[in-house]
Amino acid sequence: MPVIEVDGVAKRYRDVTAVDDVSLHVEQGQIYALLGLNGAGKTTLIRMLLGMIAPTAGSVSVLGAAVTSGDRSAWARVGYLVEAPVAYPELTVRENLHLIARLRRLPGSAKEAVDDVIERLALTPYADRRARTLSMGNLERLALAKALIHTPDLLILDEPVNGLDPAGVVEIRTLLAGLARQHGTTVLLSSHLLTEVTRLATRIGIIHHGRLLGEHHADGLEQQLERHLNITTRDDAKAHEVLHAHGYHPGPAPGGGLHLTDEHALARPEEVATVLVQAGLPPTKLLIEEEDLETYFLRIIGQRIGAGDA
Ligand SMILES: Nc1ncnc2c1ncn2[C@@H]1O[C@H](COP(=O)(O)OP(=O)(O)OP(=O)(O)O)[C@@H](O)[C@H]1O
Repeated sequence: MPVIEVDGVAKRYRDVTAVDDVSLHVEQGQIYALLGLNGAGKTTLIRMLLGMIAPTAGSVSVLGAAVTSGDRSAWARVGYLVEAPVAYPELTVRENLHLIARLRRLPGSAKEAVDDVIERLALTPYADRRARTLSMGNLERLALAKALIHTPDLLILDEPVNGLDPAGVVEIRTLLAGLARQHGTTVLLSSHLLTEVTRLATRIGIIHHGRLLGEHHADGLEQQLERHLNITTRDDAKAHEVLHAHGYHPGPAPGGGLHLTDEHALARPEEVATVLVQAGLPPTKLLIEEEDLETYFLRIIGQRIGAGDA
């Protein structure tokens, strides 16, 4: 049974459709990332998962229980962080965590749970510091510690690496991967940082203008990247004619020169070179290039905009 099941969910405000007919499933132990630009609808979707707002259409279930606004039945097994990290400023890190442990009515020793989460989140040097003196990164860690103190089966995080320095990002990445691997914890997170998400997540859902445009296994994403043959000659206009006459479909390359995406050109670039040499236009550059992830993301989004889907 999926840990999260979202079926045909929409959220409409007066003149804005924040989430538009989204269906997705998240399986146990997955780290699923909702990837989208600002305003894509990630927070709205997450708030519906947590029962904080009710969908206009569709249904959501979490850990096998239907989420209806106000229903907190699956709550004890979910940890979440969806707001900017907040803590009682005059309490220490440890006191803040004890408070949460008491509110959560943790079985067993609260002290043990607090000590354990302090260690896991590398908060030991700050345990007795008042929250108001913490850096943004450590405040974020404290917020994560609060979300994790009851070792939830499902962790939901809205933009978890915002505000962290690169070392903090690596720490969070290691922590989440460890939780998923060692404890089978399922993680759903949102982010607008594509490169970060490909390192962190096992599955990625691309969301744009409230719609889920596609889902990818993080390690399969590379295969979606477009490859092209980039060629420069002394006379690109003439080279264009020659290649066209030989059945290729050259286009202008963004940085100058010609751009070929024909499969046979990519499979046999030496044949393209031969054609050009025989026409008296030896290539001064001939290179197979792969688009980077950011370009891919923008291309996918751009196609939808081009198709009148914006
Ligand atoms: N309560 C609301 N009333 C009206 N419009 C809203 C409301 N909440 C969100 N929206 C709109 O819905 C769209 C999606 O917003 P949402 O916050 O879910 O996006 P997001 O992907 O989380 O972006 P961000 O990272 O900037 O928070 C935006 O156009 C936003 O302005």
